[in-house]
Amino acid sequence: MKIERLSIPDVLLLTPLRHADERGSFSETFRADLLAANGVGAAFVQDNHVVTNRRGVVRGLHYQMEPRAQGKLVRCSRGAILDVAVDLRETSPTYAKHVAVELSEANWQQLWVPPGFAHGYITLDDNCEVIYKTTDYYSPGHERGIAWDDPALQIDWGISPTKATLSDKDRNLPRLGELARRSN
Ligand SMILES: Cc1cn([C@H]2C[C@H](O)[C@@H](COP(=O)(O)OP(=O)(O)O[C@H]3O[C@@H](C)C(=O)[C@@H](O)[C@H]3O)O2)c(=O)[nH]c1=O
Repeated sequence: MKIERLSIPDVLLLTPLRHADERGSFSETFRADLLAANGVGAAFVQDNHVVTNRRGVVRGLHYQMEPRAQGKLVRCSRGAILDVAVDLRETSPTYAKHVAVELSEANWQQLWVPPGFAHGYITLDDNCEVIYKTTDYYSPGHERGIAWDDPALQIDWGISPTKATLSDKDRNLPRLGELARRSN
């Protein structure tokens, strides 16, 4: 498995090896030891499998507050997504910056989104399946979000805001600036 640091160095891109033969392929998709060697020691406690029917659906940007912050190891097992991680760690030199990576059935890559980041994605195909592991359990009381199209974040989702499909919850999320003002 190849593991690379991205422009925000705590965000990792993982490319598992695929051993192909006449039957198909075999791949190790999760190795605790290789993640630990790259500074990710947290244990994973929950797996999620998400099906999205249509392209152009945005889920995010989501995070859970401390003490229930989640790290996420994300992959796309069917179709393709643009996966986005936004640094919300207030003392970080890359605060409010983001990483955006295409994860797909074809490239077989995974993104490690550390705790302290907001996470979201847009489906680039119909019938996408996303599978991710998390380092803490779902806790609705700690769930928070930021508007996916907040101009301050400068995320290029590759779609006009009027064409994206979002849940009611995600359509009404605050911008980062509003969050910062609320916590002052
Ligand atoms: C996230 C989550 C949701 N649910 C339930 C709540 C709700 O009834 C239904 C759908 O939830 P949501 O609309 O929040 O699903 P979704 O918009 O896909 O939320 C997810 O988005 C991505 C980007 C993330 O990073 C995740 O952490 C999570 O926030 O599933 C769980 O039971 N367990 C979970 O861990």
